[in-house]
Amino acid sequence: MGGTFDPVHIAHLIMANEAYHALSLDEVRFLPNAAPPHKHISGQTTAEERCRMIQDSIVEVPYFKLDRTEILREGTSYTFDTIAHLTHQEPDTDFFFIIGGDMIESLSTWYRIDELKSLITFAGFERPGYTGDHAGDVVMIRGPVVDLSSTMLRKRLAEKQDCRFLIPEKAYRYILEEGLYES
Ligand SMILES: Nc1ncnc2c1ncn2[C@@H]1O[C@H](COP(=O)(O)OP(=O)(O)OP(=O)(O)O)[C@@H](O)[C@H]1O
Ligand SMILES: O=C(O)c1ccc[n+]([C@@H]2O[C@H](COP(=O)([O-])O)[C@@H](O)[C@H]2O)c1
Repeated sequence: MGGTFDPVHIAHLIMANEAYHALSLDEVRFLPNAAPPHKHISGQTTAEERCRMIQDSIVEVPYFKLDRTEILREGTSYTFDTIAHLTHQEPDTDFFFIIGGDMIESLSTWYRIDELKSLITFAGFERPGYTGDHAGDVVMIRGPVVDLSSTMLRKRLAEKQDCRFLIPEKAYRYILEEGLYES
């Protein structure tokens, strides 16, 4: 599951867990990007801080893993490059790429999307406002939808609003201790 995770929030964990069960996966890897291809990064955190928040949030779940492939590669994090690397390293692994339902409509614009689709199966998780009715070859996963985004959380943190229960507890504590997203 790729993302910017700036910061990670409970909807990320819910979708990862629902996908784990629905697709009978062995594990879910969180793949924070170095630079997202289709949006600007906030610039309020370093890649290491985003990794730390993910690690703090998943540490107690044995089948959740942090994968630094994109961080180590640097530059724009095209999913094709990541998956080409992973499938080359692990030719016997079947990979799914988990995305929010909102991303399905723009999949056709992704870098080398046809080749990417030949390497993995996309799994789309419902997101408020995006039903996935036109999912095509994307496997839809239905589950509890949470109307939450990192953008909303960055705004709330900047305004010093309470974000308890929206961000996993340990990551939230880290954010407050380090004063992340304060301005
Ligand atoms: N509330 C949500 N429900 C379903 N999918 C989500 C939700 N929030 C994020 N996702 C999905 O999780 C993946 C990683 O998301 P990302 O880290 O970019 O978080 P985001 O909340 O969408 O961030 P931002 O608000 O900064 O754009 C993406 O595929 C995104 O569509
Ligand atoms: O490879 C692409 O062209 C591409 C275009 C848009 C998004 N992605 C990936 O989709 C994941 C979620 O994207 P985002 O922008 O919500 O962080 C993340 O891993 C991105 O690198 C990938």
